[in-house]
Amino acid sequence: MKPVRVGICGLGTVGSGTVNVLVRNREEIARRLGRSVEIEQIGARRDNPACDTTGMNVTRDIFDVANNPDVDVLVELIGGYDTAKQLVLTAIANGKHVVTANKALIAEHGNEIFAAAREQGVIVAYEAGVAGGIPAIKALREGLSANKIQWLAGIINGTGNFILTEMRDKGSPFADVLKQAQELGYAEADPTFDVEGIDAAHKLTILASNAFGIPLHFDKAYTEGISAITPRDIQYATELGYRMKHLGIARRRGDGVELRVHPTLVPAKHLLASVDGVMNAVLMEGDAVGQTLYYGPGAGSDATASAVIADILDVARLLDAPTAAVAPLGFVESDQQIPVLPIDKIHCSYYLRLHVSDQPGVLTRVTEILSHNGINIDALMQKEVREGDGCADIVILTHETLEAIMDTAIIELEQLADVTGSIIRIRVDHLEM
Ligand SMILES: NC(=O)c1ccc[n+]([C@@H]2O[C@H](COP(=O)([O-])OP(=O)(O)OC[C@H]3O[C@@H](n4cnc5c(N)ncnc54)[C@H](O)[C@@H]3O)[C@@H](O)[C@H]2O)c1
Ligand SMILES: N[C@@H](CCO)C(=O)O
Ligand code: NA
Repeated sequence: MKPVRVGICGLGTVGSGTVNVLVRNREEIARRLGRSVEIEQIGARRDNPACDTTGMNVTRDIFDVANNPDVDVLVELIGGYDTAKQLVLTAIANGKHVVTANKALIAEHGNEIFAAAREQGVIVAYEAGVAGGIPAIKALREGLSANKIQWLAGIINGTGNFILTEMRDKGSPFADVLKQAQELGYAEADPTFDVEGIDAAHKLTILASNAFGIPLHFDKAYTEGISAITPRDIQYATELGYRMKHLGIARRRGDGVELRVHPTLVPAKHLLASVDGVMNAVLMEGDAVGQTLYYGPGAGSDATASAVIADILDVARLLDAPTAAVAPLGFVESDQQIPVLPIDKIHCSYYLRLHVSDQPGVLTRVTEILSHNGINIDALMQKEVREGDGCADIVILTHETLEAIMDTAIIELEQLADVTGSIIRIRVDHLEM
């Protein structure tokens, strides 16, 4: 059979890994596919010492690749929005299939890109964009396709998980660990995407679209990052038997779906609690299978290349197939009617930390507010005065309640004369196994 001819755009961390793995595993890949995968052209601003492109056709203009009639599959690894979107749409218009690792592009412009792909009968595949090397999209699309997915929860940003792990284990300052993650090639070009939860929200948007058959609703996802997490809360959480994790959670409710990314306390004994460093994990519950868990490297050069190339192989298997066979891989048939619930409509348990003046009766005044809002307390811990300000920390774990009710209770608590500053609120999820 004729080789499959790919054009790779972008030769950074993922692009160089893709070239390296394609070259290194050339024979293995050909054996699995029954035909070889050839790098027809590379579009790169500059050479990258991390990969050897000697003898390869390298252009400085990535649009040469999108317009190259000898390229069957364009692999977009430049990142970003505008140029990447133009590149992908040009490739689609030219009848090329597209493989991308760009979750920002898919989460925010995917509805439009998939519509263009559908029109042309080509595939847009994006496994590398979600949870790096883990075949998470493949699991939803293929392995779990018999199920109604009830919910999924995942650690889906490698940089953020790496930072939380290093802060907890080594007490390293936030900024130092972030710098390390950047040097290791884990972080986004703009690392605020990692630490403010935007990258995780991109990935959650894509997972939820695949899981529930809904359009990509990035603008409706609730997004909170890890930049405000303090070593003190990590410590208190540990004392209470929990681990601080940055989770993306998508859950079906009777009235819509929850779509939210935020720091979350998970029981220390839960499998997700021991997912550390750059590792990612996605837990999915289907009505037939129950829970399944997918674990692996969420970022990095070769690990991400592994998913990029798996997509190339999936596309290659369908290269000569009729359009009807191509469609399910590239686009999600979506139900426009299922609303994404606003954050104040979610139900969950909470960790609250209050800095209070160490006065008699303060605990009663605090618990009274929770009680008249109908919020049950699960655990309560008072910590000694720390800062010489005559104050103490009260840490409370609550039972499940509606977020809107918790919002009201927090406002009332902050109005108490005993309470200093803002109350720290962290959501808790027991991820019932
Ligand atoms: N790094 C990871 O571990 C990882 C994992 C999963 C997904 N991703 C995604 O993969 C994509 C690439 O990420 P990366 O980490 O390899 O980034 P990177 O910055 O290392 O590489 C991007 C490369 O594209 C090149 N580029 C940008 N615009 C270009 C243009 N107009 N013409 C030619 N070259 C251009 C840059 O010079 C750079 O070499 C992003 O969408 C990112 O979100 C990265
Ligand atoms: N910056 C991303 C890359 C993988 O998508 C992360 O750290 O998870
Ligand atoms: Na993946």
